[in-house]
Parts: sequence; C-alpha cells; structure tokens
Amino acid sequence: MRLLIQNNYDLLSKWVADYIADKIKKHQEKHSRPFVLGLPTGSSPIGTYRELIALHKNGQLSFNNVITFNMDEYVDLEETHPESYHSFMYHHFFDHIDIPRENINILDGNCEDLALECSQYEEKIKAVGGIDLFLGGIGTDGHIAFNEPGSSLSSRTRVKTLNTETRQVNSRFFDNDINKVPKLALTVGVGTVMDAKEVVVIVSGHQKARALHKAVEGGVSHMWTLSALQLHNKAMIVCDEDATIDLKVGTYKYFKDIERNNIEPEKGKELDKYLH
Ligand SMILES: N[C@@H]1[C@@H](O)[C@H](O)[C@@H](COP(=O)(O)O)O[C@@H]1O
Repeated sequence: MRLLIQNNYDLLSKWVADYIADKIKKHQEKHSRPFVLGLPTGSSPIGTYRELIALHKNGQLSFNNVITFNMDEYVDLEETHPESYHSFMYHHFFDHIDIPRENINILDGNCEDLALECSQYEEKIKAVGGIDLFLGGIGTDGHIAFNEPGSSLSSRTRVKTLNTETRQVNSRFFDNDINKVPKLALTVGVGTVMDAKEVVVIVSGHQKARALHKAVEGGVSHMWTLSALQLHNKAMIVCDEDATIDLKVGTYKYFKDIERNNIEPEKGKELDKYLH
C-alpha cells in the first residue's frame, strides 16, 4: 500500500484530482469502454471534486465516457433532502461536469426492497466490467463507505446500521441533532471496494489520525475496515500532515523517504505502478 503525505488539504486535493484525471485520460486513449469510477461523499473529497471540475471547465477533462458508482446513501432520507448523498453529489460534482445522467449510479435508500436494490447494484457494477478506480474517504472510526467497525471484510453492498459515533459526527450536517441523522444506510461492502482495480482513499485532518494509524500501522482488522486495503494490490492512501500525528516518526519518515527516492515530480504519475 502506498501512503502519500501531502503538506495540506489543498495540495492533497489537487494531487488526487490530477491523478484521477490522468487515469481517465490514459484509459480513454486505450479503450472505447467507459472508465468506471467509484465515488464518496463527505467533506474529504470536496476539494478533489472542485479541482476535477476546474480541469473540466478548462477543457482538459471530459466525463462523457465515465460511469460512476457512489459508495453509499442514507435509508429513508428523501433524495431531495439537502443532506442526502444524491443532493451532495449533484451539488458538489455532477451538476458541474459533462457526465451523462444515465451514467450516474447512486443507491436508492427509499426503495421498497432494499436488499434487491443492493444486489442489483452489485450486478450493475459487474455488468460494466467492475470499478477501475474507487475513490474513498474514511470516518473517524476508520469506516470506508459506511462499513462500520465489525463489518465483514468480504462484505458486499447491503443495509448497514450506523453506530452512534458516526451519527454523532454526521450530525454536524443535521443541525447538530443526532436524532435527525438516519440510523440506517445502504453501502457498498468492503469486498466491493476491494474488487476495484485500484483504490485511492483521502484521509485529512487530526480527527482521522487514529484511524490512519490503525489502518497503516495496525494489522488487518474488521474493527478498522480501512485496514483491508493492506490486502489490495493497488491501493493508495493520500493524507495531509494533520492526519499523520498518530503515526510513529519512523513510519512517517519511511513513507516520505520512499516517495522521495522514487518520484520525480513530473514523472511521478508514470512511476506510480512501481510503488505498490
Ligand atoms: N459514508 C460517509 C463516508 O463515505 C465518508 O468517508 C465519511 C467521512 O466524511 P468526512 O470526509 O466529512 O469526514 O462520511 C460518511 O460517513
């Protein structure tokens, strides 16, 4: 697993956006089939979305041949609610790029048969050839998508009960009232994320430091579902300095050193395949 430490959130966001743009463009040079991109919500990817939008507006990137699958959605929160992940994605990203509407996939947390919705989502991902790159964020408890501690590391898309810590943290979007935060969500599984050809996870801020420490320095554990990335053959965590405060100095220096030894700034992206 590659751990790339950026000086701050803005640099992190720019780096991740450039990396994704590069992947999409290279894919489009070689294949006619669409690039399949997994996407998260939350504050972590907002800067990346902003940078991707800028690349699109400058004419440097098109999403015309991109299919997206979002990671998760609350159950029983109207799509039009400002805090639904549907609203979030259109507001922060889809409304500003040229992606065809029919290429956007977000789980429907209001449908009659939630289990069917989840199994069909998995089928849909398979039908388009799997996810080329899954972008993710994490919760303070180390969850990826909504795979809370204790989630099976081979889990698939399903209904998940949210724990109190997550609901407390997310209550900032619901007038700081935990009672307004849904108790259930639909989420892709850890196994769904692990099936992606590549996974890139953004970890930003002090509040994520413990989870980063567990995922990088601890063993693989269902209690810190991000740690499953240790078993992925092309996974990268991109974090900022603030998120590294619980890492051992030696670990921090080790990952910095690897990047210094292997990356020339302009050639870094071409060399990334050697760095996992
Ligand atoms: N389900 C989402 C996660 O996918 C996201 O990673 C997390 C972190 O959010 P933030 O980036 O705002 O810290 O929030 C929610 O719990």
